[in-house]
Amino acid sequence: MAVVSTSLAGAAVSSHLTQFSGLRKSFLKLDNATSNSTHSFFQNVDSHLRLASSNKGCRGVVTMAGSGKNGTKDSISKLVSDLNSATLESDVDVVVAPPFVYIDQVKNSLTDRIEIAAQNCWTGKGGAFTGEISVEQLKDLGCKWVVLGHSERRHVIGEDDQKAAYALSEGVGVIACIGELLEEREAGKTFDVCFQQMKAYADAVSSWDNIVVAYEPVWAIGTGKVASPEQAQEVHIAVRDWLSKNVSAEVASKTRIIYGGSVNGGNCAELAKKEDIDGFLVGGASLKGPEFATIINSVTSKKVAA
Ligand SMILES: O=C(CO)COP(=O)(O)O
Repeated sequence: MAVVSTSLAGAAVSSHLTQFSGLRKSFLKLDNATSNSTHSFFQNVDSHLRLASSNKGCRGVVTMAGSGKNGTKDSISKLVSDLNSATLESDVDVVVAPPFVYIDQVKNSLTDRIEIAAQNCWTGKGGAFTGEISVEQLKDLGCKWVVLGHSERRHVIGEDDQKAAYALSEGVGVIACIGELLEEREAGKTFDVCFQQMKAYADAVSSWDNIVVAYEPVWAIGTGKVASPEQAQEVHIAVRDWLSKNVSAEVASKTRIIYGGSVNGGNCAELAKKEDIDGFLVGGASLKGPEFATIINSVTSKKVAA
């Protein structure tokens, strides 16, 4: 799910897409049953093993509802209505992340097929803090996920990544955002920045079972400048490799890594074809009903494998 501040965060989450990408693609190959090379055979076996061991056997999409920052009761009602009437591929996990004040509205009107995320939470244990929303309150509202580390909270509000462990300990999944600023990319520091942000999560959590990593290059968020499929894939595979070296090969294989930043109905298909892009975190395009459904359905294993 993509998480956002003001509007619904409509998130379609592809869970554990890494594995999922491979998984989805492998499924197609196996289903076609036409490959006769030993190489293809073992690729398929590997993919199936990864799928079987993944935390969730599907890809995911997260939406900061209605472009999280600008949602209103009306725009969120439209998003909910569009999603309720859309035909969504069954192998794509979809999560919507509305602003706090609209969570109840969404929870009470959105189909149960889609889960709800919050765009932030209070980090402290033991309940509420004046003016903040606790993990316990999110659970009370029916939130299954929370978006943490969004670039706007990092760079505008100055937050760090320390909330993840507590949310996870309370059974709330974390959409863990990472991503570099434009000046960091131009200085050749993209990997350093992303790895540092990954390390902060890794140092704080004891399990990656309920985490989806969202790579969002800050320069691509809400700008219309989407990362090319090659640029995104380069970071996604590097992050997966980082997980393999610093956490475990199993976690690297199972963890879904979704991309966020100016994803729309026109660019989602090419991005979704990349092996390590397991889904999307979507802002603005989630307000455009049919287009958001196109984005969600673009990560199905069927299309990715086609
Ligand atoms: O992160 C995002 C929203 O918070 C992505 O937004 P856009 O899809 O509008 O770029």
